[in-house]
Amino acid sequence: MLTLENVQITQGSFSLHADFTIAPDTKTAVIGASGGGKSTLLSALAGFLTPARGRIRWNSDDLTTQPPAKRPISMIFQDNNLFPHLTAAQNVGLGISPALRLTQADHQRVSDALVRVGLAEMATRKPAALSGGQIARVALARLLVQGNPVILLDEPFAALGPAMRAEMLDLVAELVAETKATLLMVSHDPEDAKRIADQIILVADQIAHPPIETNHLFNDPPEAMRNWMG
Ligand SMILES: Nc1ncnc2c1ncn2[C@@H]1O[C@H](COP(=O)(O)OP(=O)(O)OP(=O)(O)O)[C@@H](O)[C@H]1O
Repeated sequence: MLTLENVQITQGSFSLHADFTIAPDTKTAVIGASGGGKSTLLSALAGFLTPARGRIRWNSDDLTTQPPAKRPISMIFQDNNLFPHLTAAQNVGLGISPALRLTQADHQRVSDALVRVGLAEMATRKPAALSGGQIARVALARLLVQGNPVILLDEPFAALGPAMRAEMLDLVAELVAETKATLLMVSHDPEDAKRIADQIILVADQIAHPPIETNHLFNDPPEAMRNWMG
C-alpha cells in the first residue's frame, strides 16, 4: 500500500497537498488541468522532490527522504528517457546496472523483457532507428527488468496517435497484471483514463484528491473534472 500522509509539496510559489492511500495492485490515473500539479505529485513519489511536510510510505517503509534509486518505484517520463547512444538492449540493461555490468543471467532477463514487449528483433537498434511506439516499449522493458512494485508513468505515450496509445495502454495493463505492480499514470485524455484506470486522482485547487472509482467519477464528475473534460 502506498500512503501519502498529510504531504505538502512545494515548487517555488506552487504548493500541493495530498493525504490518501493507494491500495496494492491497482491502476490509478492522475488527471487535472495543465499546471495543476500532476507531475509534481509523481516527482515527490519518485523522490525527485522532497515534501515540505508529511510522510510517504510504501507498506511499512518510510520513503520520504529516500533517494530515487533506493525507492521501490520506477518512473517513465514523457520523453521515455532513453540514451540515444545506447542500443535498445543496453537501455533496458541500465534498469539492472547503471554501469551496464551485466551477468549472463542479466542479459537473459534483458532479452526476455524485450521479447515480452514485442521487440525481440530490435535489441541492437539505437533509439533513432526506432518508432515512437517502439521507444515506449523499450522503456516498458526497462521497467520489467527493474521489477519495482510501484510504476509511475508521466504521460510517456502522449506523442503517439490514439490507436498506438490504446495499444500501449493495453500492454501496460497486461504487464501490471503480470507483475502485480501498483500503477499511477498521468493522463490528459479521459478515454485513456477510462481504458486503464480502476480509480482516479483528480489534481485541482492545489490538492491531489483521494482516489475515486473511475466509473463513479465519470458518471458524477465534480466541477474541476467537468472543466478538465471540456
Ligand atoms: N521547478 C519549478 N519551480 C517553480 N515552480 C514550478 C517548477 N516546476 C513546476 N512548477 C510549477 O508547479 C505547478 C505544477 O506543475 P506540474 O508540472 O506539476 O503540473 P502538471 O499538472 O503536471 O502540468 P501539465 O499537465 O502541464 O504537465 C505549475 O504552476 C508550475 O509552473
